[in-house]
Amino acid sequence: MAQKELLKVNHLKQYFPIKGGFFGRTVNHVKAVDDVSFEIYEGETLSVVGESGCGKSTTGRAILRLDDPTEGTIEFDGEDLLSLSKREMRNRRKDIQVIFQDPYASLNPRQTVAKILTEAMEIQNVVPKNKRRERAIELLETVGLNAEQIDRYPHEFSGGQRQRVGIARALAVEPKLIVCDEAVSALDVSVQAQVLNLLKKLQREFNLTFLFIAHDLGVVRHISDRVAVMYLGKVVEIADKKSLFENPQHPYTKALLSAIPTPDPENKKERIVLKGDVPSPIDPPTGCRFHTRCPFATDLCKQDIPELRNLDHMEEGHRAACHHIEKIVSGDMKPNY
Ligand SMILES: Nc1ncnc2c1ncn2[C@@H]1O[C@H](COP(=O)(O)OP(=O)(O)OP(=O)(O)O)[C@@H](O)[C@H]1O
Repeated sequence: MAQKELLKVNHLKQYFPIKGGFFGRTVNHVKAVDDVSFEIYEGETLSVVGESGCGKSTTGRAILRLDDPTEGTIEFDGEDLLSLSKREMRNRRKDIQVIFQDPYASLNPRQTVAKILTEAMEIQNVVPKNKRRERAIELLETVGLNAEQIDRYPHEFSGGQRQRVGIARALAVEPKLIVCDEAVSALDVSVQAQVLNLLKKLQREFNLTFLFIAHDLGVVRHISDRVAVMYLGKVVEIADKKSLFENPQHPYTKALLSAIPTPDPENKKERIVLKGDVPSPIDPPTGCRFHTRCPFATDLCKQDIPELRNLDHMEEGHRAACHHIEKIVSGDMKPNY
């Protein structure tokens, strides 16, 4: 059966104006997201990974309509989100929830968990008033906490438990899509694994769809169905998890993968250390944006974005590949790192 497309992001651009000069005019733009397209199917997890500042959170914020994008369209369940009024979007927010990196900052410290959860239900009017506390207890149990913790405040929980409260709050309104913005990045590795397992369990139970934003490919390995790799405002490669981890096409993806530590000393990977810093998104490099740091770049890359190549076994558009990799694999070119 064909999968249903729940979210479709098309040619999304988010340019933030930089004001300057005597009259506070716009003198330039931060091209935080620069022509990004992808889709997410119902029940799947698409991860978006890339270094700090590459535009992951800006993409997530645009989907949540926390910012209005400069250009592009965002279709959710067949509806153009960007054409909705603020009021219509408030109603739609029931279907699209978010879990942030720092639950402590996103949970009101003066509210008990009961208040946090029942308030979410009240805003979206999802559960009858007299049933909300009971539902809040159910939700706590669903996320691995217990009923006795319902009247506690956020500071009385550990980091991992607080993130579970954040997850319960997102679930309270019965969403279809959850944007997880660095949702486990601040947690210890063992707690990270528990929260990731919980998210997977909840996905199966409630047929949830996740857009999972993270800076580290290692973290997304277990949770993703597909992975989009972003660099300087662009998606450089998008592929199903297996192909991306086993057969990365873009040099940037290769570099990110080489940075994941392997526990097996016999099976050490060659670490690709990228030279230089990420260029400024105000004035990104011409051609392929990665060429200033790419171990495989040639003069051509200063003019040209590497052609997109569709692999036989993938649907059209699902895989963007740097054509240089093909040449390197075939021995026609040598990397210069
Ligand atoms: N409101 C804003 N005004 C101006 N520039 C912004 C704004 N929000 C983000 N940016 C810039 O846009 C770029 C992308 O930021 P974004 O937060 O999306 O990156 P990110 O990949 O999520 O990184 P991080 O994980 O560090 O948040 C950065 O250069 C950032 O400084």
